[in-house]
Amino acid sequence: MSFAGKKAGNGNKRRRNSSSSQSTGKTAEDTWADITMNPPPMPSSKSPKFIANQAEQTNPTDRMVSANEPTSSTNKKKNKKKAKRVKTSAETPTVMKDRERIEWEWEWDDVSVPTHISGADNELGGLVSFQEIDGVDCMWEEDQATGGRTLKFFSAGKQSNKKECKGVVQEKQKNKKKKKNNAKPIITSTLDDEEVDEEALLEAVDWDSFVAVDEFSEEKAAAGELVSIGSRMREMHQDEMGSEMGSGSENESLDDEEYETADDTMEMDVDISESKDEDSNSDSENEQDEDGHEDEKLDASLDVPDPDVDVSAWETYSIHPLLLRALKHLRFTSPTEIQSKTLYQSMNGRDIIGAAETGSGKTLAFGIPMLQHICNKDKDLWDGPTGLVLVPTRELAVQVKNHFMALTRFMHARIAVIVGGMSVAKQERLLNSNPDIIIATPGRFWEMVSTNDIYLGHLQSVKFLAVDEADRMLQPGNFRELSHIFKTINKAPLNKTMSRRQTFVFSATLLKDMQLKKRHLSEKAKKRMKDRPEPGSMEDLIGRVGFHDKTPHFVDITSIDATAKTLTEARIDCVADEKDFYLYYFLVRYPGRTLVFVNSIDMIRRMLPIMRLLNISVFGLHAQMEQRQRLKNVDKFRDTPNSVLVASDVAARGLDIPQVEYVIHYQVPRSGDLYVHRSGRTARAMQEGLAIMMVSPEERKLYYKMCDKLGKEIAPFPVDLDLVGRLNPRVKLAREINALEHKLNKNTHERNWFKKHAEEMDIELDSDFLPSSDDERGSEIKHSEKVDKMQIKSAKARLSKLMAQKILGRGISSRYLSSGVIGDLAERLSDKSRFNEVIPTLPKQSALEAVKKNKKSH
Ligand SMILES: Nc1ncnc2c1ncn2[C@@H]1O[C@H](COP(=O)(O)OP(=O)(O)OP(=O)(O)O)[C@@H](O)[C@H]1O
Repeated sequence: MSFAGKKAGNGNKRRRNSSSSQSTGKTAEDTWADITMNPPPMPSSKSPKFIANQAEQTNPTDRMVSANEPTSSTNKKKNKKKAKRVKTSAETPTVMKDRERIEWEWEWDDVSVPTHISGADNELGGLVSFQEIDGVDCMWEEDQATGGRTLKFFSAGKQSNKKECKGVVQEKQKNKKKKKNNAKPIITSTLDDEEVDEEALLEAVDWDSFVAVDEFSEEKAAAGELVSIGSRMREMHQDEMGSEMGSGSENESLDDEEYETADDTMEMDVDISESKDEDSNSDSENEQDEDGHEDEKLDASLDVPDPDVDVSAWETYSIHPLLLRALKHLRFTSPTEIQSKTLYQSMNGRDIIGAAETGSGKTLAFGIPMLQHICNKDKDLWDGPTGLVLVPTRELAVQVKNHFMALTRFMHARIAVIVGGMSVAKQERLLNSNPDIIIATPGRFWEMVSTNDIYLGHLQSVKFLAVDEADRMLQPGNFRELSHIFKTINKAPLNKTMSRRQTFVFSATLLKDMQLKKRHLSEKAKKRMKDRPEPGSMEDLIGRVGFHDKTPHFVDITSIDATAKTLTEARIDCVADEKDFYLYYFLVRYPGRTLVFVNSIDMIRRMLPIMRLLNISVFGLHAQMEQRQRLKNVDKFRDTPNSVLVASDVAARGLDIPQVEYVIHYQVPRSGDLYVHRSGRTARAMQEGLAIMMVSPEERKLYYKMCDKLGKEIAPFPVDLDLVGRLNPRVKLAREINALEHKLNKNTHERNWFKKHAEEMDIELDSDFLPSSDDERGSEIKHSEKVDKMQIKSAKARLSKLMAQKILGRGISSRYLSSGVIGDLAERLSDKSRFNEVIPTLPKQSALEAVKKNKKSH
């Protein structure tokens, strides 16, 4: 049987079964790829195409653009991982059998794809994706005959599969023309394991060309829009090599999982709690000695906490040694204020209502008592989930899970995350796997629990209930389900082993809200409120949650303005249309991990392409994004130094990203609470941070109202207007390009829309709607599009020229490096560690320093 690929669009569509198209040899006109295989006879319904598709459907995350594949040693591990996943996924026995047949029974012949054949280069993404089939490998080789490069597929027969190919398959999508003419294989392959020099291999890989697979598109590649994830992959690969040399297979699965986060963060974020638990479960089971002393054994596989880290400050709370050890490992030397003010009481069974500013460590304040209970209980006895944590958003659920996971490093606890937007079947599996802690959003959790008596039973045996970000739970989308959950949980006859359930309610603005509300009420209303709280209010929530303590331990450590003490605030006054200029100035002058908040999704869509044109590593986050993409973007933002996340208020609350240096309110937030929560994404965990608000004349009213509510005015941020002016042309040009591209895309989109719907309705459209290239209007449109494209091209050329120029102060020229006002200009131009990369006349400085310096000088 043979496959003959024709020139076609998308990689996956490209595969053709040769029963309909015969391979005709390597002629440039009609065939660019010819792959021959000699499978044993099988019925037509089990054609390779059928099986490949089945496999893809079973596990869509396995799809890879193989041009970006790392080394085949990584492939080997990926394949192992794949195989592992295949077993756990709901794959039918037939498909598994077919997969095995592909891997083991078929004899794969090598094939060549000379890249000089027109179109072959473009199409290789699809071809290379044959690597999706386990055991099939491919690599580039110099083609003496054609002078181009050849893609070689390696046979994956039973014998050769044992000697996995160690060649590196990787392809740089940029510079296509260059590649076509004189491209060379990056690394030649060998089938002999011993001959492979792993280190040389690592050196030779052009990591910067690796891009996140699901973001890959030809258009993006051509426009240089693909964001490299190379540095991250390099690190992973280095780790992987290190672990291979070290402890070997034990670390393998971990590396694989980490490797996967580059492509598949969301799956990881939610699945890992399951899989890691399973792993750790089986690990700890294996490692337990007869007396059940697992901790000594854990030492062997997990890194030992630094002995110099002193965690004696935690000892007063009688924290279990395994948790103490995790705290030591995390280098949390002492409790934060909210932790120290609640832990003594919570460890002694008290209910807690706590309010502390964002980033103050509330999660551990309720997490430690829950995990302490798990440490102390009989491990063989599962009598329902120990803890239920209710959170308002999916992102927060994943984040709380991460905090819990970090703390369970040296113990065994199963943590299930139950949130909307994920597969119900998967979440059912998690609920069925006897979780110790459930972290859930009220909507999805209630949906699952209310229709299943077993889960209802589990709910009623929960021993710890925590409501995090309680103020946000008051929103209509959450409150109803939350009330149902409270009602059900409180119906329960309490578990025999527990005298009573413990409840925690935490928020950043909880008490402030209550106080403010009370302040604005009349005396009569206040009295009425005392007897019967306003439906859907915080008092209502607290009333329904079902505390067992008559007077829960009440802690409010929020400052008057509710922002962290380590937060510095500033504002920039400018007209709305100039905000882009000031933002770009800020990002260039003070590079750092920056979270930019805007008030609408449209604004995010407008800003992202402009910032990308200006070479800023920028990601977006908003509610209309798929959940998977949202988590992925947060992950990329977290991992890319000096990157920017442009977000709507979906990210304002609860999102814990370490080392966010700056928060910029591009538009004045609609409420004081939102300002507090947005700003709380920086200055977390006692670190310093800066929040800057951009205020246009139209927003001044809102700004003053907000200041009034927060009881403070915000000082101006020092801006160098001369530099703003010098950077403006870049921003203007980027906006111009963006507008042209938008227009072009819009027209094409509209035409395609009409065309698609006309075809669906089987009607012929008037040429006004769908002009053809034959008529006058059609050719006019074509012409105008051509002009637009040329304009875009020319503007892009001008922009890249501008971007290449350094911004120097007035009267300074880089032509005469040693004769200007700045004597060491040459040194400054080359020393990126001390001087600003774009404005080399200025030293590197943090915006926080600039504000402090400005304050001192006034
Ligand atoms: N004792 C501690 N020492 C140092 N860091 C800590 C400590 N406790 C928590 N942290 C870290 O502080 C950060 C903020 O913690 P957490 O997310 O629990 O804050 P939060 O009060 O819940 O914030 P938000 O209201 O924004 O959700 C986390 O990165 C966490 O790991």
